Amino acid sequence: MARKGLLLVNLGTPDAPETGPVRRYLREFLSDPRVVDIHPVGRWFLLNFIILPFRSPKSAHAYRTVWMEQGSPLLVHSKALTAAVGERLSGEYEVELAMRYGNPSLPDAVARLRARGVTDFTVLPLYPQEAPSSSGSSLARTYEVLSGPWDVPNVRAVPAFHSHPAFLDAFTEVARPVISGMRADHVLFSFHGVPERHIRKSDPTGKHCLASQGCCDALTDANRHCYRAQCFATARGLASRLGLEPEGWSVSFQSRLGRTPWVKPYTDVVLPELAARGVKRLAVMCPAFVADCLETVEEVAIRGRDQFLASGGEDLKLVPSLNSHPAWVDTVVRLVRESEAAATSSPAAAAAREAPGRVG
Ligand SMILES: C=CC1=C(C)c2cc3[nH]c(cc4nc(cc5[nH]c(cc1n2)c(C)c5CCC(=O)O)C(CCC(=O)O)=C4C)c(C)c3C=C
Ligand SMILES: [Fe+2]
Ligand SMILES: [Fe+2]
Repeated sequence: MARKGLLLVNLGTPDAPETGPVRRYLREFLSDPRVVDIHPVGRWFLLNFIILPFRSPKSAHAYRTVWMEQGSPLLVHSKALTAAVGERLSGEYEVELAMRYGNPSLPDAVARLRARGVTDFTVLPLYPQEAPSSSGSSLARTYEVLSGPWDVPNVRAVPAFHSHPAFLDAFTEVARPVISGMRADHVLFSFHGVPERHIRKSDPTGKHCLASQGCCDALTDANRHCYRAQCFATARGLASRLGLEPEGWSVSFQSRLGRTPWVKPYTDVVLPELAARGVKRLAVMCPAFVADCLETVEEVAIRGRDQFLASGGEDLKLVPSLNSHPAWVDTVVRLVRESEAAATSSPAAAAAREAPGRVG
């Protein structure tokens, strides 16, 4: 009987908050052509002469402000989630965490599952919305690793869960006490940004995304796989569950890198604008992240807060991420079971079950 394995894949983080380890992590991350999609020679120059020398010490300093006793927040929370999901799926799935960049590496995690006899893999990229630079790259690398040996295993990927009711309910459960506790007068949904070029390149019609003001206002056949449209879909789902009035919430995009245009509006532009509009108590949710990390704790809860207060705001609170909240653990288990049910109920799976055993 096939043994089933579940790979939870997140982005990755440095091994230590020091310039050397951060430089190694950034080199692997930003050498990925799905992240920095320019000519390889240009990427090499940009990386070695601009990004790595200047960004590594700066980012190392930022990491030091959020580092936990047990390590980087992204890793600590992802490990806790993996342990909780592993317990819930014990006897059904062998569960491992892998990082697209850094450790635990994808090859090591796959090797550990194979050593336990796993021949049937489910991959769950831990990003609610799909982007070529996050889930796209994670899946591509997972397929590459899994297809290395001659006996290529069965692989199933859990689709993006940006509008899944269980994901939205779990984030709502985490957010509600924070929003009411601080009596927030506005909720900002701040998503990780991507270059606009990536949005255009992943538009199969070549003419929908970013072509008009309201192109992400609803998910349609034309933009179903558009990262920005999926972010807006998540924000609408959360705002409606939280009972927010239309003027009581907005969307922005953070963490941009480089000089090319990224998806707008930018979080560091929106924060002072909200303060100028009279918003005093701001709750910020970062629903592109399922674990707290540098981008939520340092960029939003520390730097974003300073910026908002300096612009006239009175309070800014980051809604914690899902981390290993029980409702999120339930959601992950549900996503895995639903993906298995969808696969095993397909006509192809039924035919495979009924086919006579292989000879030879
Ligand atoms: C949520 C999904 C993510 C997308 C999409 C994404 C795209 C993307 N990111 C960069 C550059 C950087 N991102 C960095 C950190 C980082 N990014 C994500 C997630 C997505 N990135 C996470 C979860 C993290 C946090 C990692 C952690 O250790 O806590 C960084 C490193 C930190 C820094 O120096 O600021 C960079 C750089 C690009 C260029 C990009 C799309 C093209
Ligand atoms: Fe990023
Ligand atoms: Fe789009």
